Amino acid sequence: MSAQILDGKATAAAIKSELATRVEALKSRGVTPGLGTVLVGDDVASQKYVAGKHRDCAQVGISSIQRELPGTATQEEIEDVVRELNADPGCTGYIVQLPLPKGIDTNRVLELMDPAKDADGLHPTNLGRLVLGEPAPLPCTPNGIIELLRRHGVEIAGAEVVVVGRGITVGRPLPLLLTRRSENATVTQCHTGTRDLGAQLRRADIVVAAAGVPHLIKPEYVKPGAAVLDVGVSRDESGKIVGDVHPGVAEVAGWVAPNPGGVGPMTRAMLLSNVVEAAERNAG
Ligand SMILES: Nc1nc2c(c(=O)[nH]1)N[C@@H](CN(C=O)c1ccc(C(=O)N[C@@H](CCC(=O)O)C(=O)O)cc1)CN2
Repeated sequence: MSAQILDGKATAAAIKSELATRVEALKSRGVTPGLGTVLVGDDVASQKYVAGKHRDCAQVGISSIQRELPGTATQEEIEDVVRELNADPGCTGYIVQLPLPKGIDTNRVLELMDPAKDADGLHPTNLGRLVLGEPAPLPCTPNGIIELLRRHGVEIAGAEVVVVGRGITVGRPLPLLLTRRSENATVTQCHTGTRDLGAQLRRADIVVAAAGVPHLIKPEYVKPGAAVLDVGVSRDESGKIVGDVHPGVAEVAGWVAPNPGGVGPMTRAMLLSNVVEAAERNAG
């Protein structure tokens, strides 16, 4: 039997419609939320993701501020744009699209952002707040994963979750969210250095694959009925996405988040949600 689908596209559409109502309410109070993006270089995937973020903004009534710099931009030039957005009253929140070109100190750029405008929840202050259990904007992909599971009725509390990956946007922050009392999952973090990945995965009720290794998660690693979410993005020669999860997993799992169409659209919806929440907070 084939797994049920964790439909990120449909779920994100529902969330966007809820957000559009909240944006209308803000506008009736004279507040228009604004999302800024900083895109450096000409990476085609990054250009596509940023364009998608601005399309989403238009759909829900959030205004867009786009800053683009060439791949040759210096650290100082990027930091100047960050300072400019920190000071821009029309910008409720913004993101710096990752990865930045080689040679740029990403952490220095992220640290320069005003944490109150950090729409990605990746500023060290906000990640620290998350560790301390204080309110903070939540990283978009981890938050999107939890929302996707919740809205499909997949039980998180008490679940054994295996996260595969240790990147800044998914692997590192996701266990922080899942082990909060509100989620109450038990999390094992694996990565490409894990000795026996199959042994770890076979215990998991929920698997999140974010290692960026094509088809790393094989059907024989998956417990029957488990929820498996594919966040890995590699590309074949034609530019088509190849995820971390082998297609055969759908025959064993109870739920799968496809890739594309699963977690990606949820990442974008959660970004909008962070901007609307910041605007509501600022409006008092
Ligand atoms: N500043 C950030 N940079 C990056 C993040 C992030 O959360 N903040 N995450 C990824 C890229 N990303 C958002 O920026 C992102 C990736 C994928 C999608 C998405 O909707 N994907 C579609 C497929 C699109 C395609 O065909 O290529 C899907 O999954 O259906 C949205 C956002 C790294 N950088």
